[in-house]
Amino acid sequence: MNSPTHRAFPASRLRRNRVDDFTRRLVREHRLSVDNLIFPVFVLEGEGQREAVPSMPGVERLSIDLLVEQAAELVELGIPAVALFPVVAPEDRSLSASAAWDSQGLIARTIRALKQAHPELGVITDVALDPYTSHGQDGIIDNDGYVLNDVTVEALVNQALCHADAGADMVAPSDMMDGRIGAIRQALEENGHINTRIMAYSAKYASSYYGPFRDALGTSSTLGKSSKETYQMDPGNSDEALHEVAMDLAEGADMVMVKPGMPYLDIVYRVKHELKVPTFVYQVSGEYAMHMAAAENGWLDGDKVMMESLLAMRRAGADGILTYFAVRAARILQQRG
Ligand SMILES: NCC(=O)CCC(=O)O
Ligand SMILES: [Mg+2]
Repeated sequence: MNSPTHRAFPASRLRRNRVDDFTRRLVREHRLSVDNLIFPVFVLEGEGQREAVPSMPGVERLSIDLLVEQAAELVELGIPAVALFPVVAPEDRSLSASAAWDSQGLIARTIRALKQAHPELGVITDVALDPYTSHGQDGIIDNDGYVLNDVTVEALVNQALCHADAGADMVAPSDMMDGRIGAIRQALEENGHINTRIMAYSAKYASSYYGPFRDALGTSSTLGKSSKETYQMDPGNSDEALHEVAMDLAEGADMVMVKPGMPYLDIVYRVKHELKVPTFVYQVSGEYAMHMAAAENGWLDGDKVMMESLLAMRRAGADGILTYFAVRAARILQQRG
């Protein structure tokens, strides 16, 4: 095929294919579908509980009963899956994070309630200790506050098995400990959970875009000024992301993820095009908050920038997107038919 530069004007006028809607639709290279959307949700103890998250306008923490109600709408819209995040009461947080693998704990009960009410809705669980530690780090720390890798991995295995036993379809380790995918995969195999999928947060960066998520979980205050730079990736690195992804695949990940989204679409592109595996991206809380803040000020058209940001992730190569906009985007897609 001739390279595009050989198609000279006026034989080629690229504006011809942009002249009307039907032509633009015919030549459009990338699309967003409801099939690409995963909805992250925050779950609370209690009944009939609904709490707004001030730094994430439109996002609510819900108790299990209200989440099950909302799940009916997700199914109706055709959203494939939810990703669960627990709001853990301060008294249930500890240095050992042992509430993370309580078979009667909040997440185990949420999984069972959702799978019973809506078996067709995929349930993805977060495997990480940060909601459960008294200090908000994603692992068990030594006396200097350093997050211990191998001890933490043992805890993550307990947590992943707890979720799989409760019926989770997919576990998503988001902590960035080395070797956790292999350890979790082996434990799942040994315990008969051969079809439990692992979506690995493989290239998760030590980003400042996670702030509103920590507000939602109530870990902002416990974490304070301490960072996660000893385990999450350095924003300056790109090759290292491919190394992380390759290791997680070798250890048994079924799908991989890059996080955050919009500032890291070069990473999404490289992962998808170099490794050619199911690749996901997380449009994180800070991205959501920026869009909402600008829209609420009338500085941007909220619906339009939302759809554009999600399409950009598809164009970069993401097969799916975890986004707090999932319901709003799905409604727009449904209207378009
Ligand atoms: N493990 C999940 C997250 O850290 C989410 C971050 C965000 O939405 O900002
Ligand atoms: Mg890794």
